[in-house]
Amino acid sequence: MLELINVSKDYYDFEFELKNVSFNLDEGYIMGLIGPNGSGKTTIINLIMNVIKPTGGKIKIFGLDNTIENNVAIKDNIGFVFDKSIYPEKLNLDKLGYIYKNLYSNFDEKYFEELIKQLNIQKLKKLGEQSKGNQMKCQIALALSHNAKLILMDEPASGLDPIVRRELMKILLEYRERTNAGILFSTHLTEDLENISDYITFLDNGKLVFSKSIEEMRDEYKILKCTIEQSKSLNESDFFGFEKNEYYFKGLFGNKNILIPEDAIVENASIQDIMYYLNRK
Ligand SMILES: Nc1ncnc2c1ncn2[C@@H]1O[C@H](COP(=O)(O)OP(=O)(O)OP(=O)(O)O)[C@@H](O)[C@H]1O
Repeated sequence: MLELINVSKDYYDFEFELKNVSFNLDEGYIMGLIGPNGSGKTTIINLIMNVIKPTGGKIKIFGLDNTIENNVAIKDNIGFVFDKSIYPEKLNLDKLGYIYKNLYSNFDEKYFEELIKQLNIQKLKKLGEQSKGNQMKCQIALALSHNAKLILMDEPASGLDPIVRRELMKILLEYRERTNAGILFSTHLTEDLENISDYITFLDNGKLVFSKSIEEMRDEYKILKCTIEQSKSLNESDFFGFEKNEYYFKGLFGNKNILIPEDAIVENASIQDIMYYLNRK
């Protein structure tokens, strides 16, 4: 449903280039897009949204090339949340709902009203007079209001308190259940992804580190913890990344053939562990 094939973006500012990124997202799956600050997450979402043009490669959405000619057909089926609200501040959700109703072929007024209730937002209050978190909730209600088959969200959970974040994850799961949509969202809040994502796509400095299912990721990455004494039998180059002090050693590895010291602890790596240790290579 969404295919990125060797996508590159050069801003020609010498600092950053998105290089040959390829991954797929099928309908019915949730993918978390993760990576350190400046790794290219927003660039990818902007490329898919056609806000910026790739310098190389191809993006296909619903089997169509992501070109201006196909823009209307594609956008009708995309629900989006940008990291900053793009709507005029003097509008409110009531007016935006009306605009969406006229813009999208599958606007669902009843569900839109339900989301407004569920997210506890005010329909008549101007966006500019709402808190940052509530502005984000407004974007979320709009993104999910028109039965889009692809949902793209750039940091939708930033600025939301932990209770609302949990509610958002529940809403995304319900939305997937109702519509069988594919959902791609970027986040720094990796714990949100542990429970709901099927795939993780990890970027670092414009390069794709991996795009894997959660199961593959859990199989591949493990954490080893042991005392510094026990760690003497380890070969540090077997680890993707590690940290140690005079007492303990903790590292991320993927090679199942390493000799595990007796009494060392081996556990599944969390998404945060993977990001942290791959970044310490
Ligand atoms: N219009 C632009 N012109 C030049 N460079 C840009 C432009 N937009 C983004 N960049 C650069 O591209 C790089 C990637 O930025 P991007 O916003 O895609 O990263 P990100 O992973 O979303 O970061 P964050 O987690 O901080 O939101 C950064 O170095 C940024 O400065």
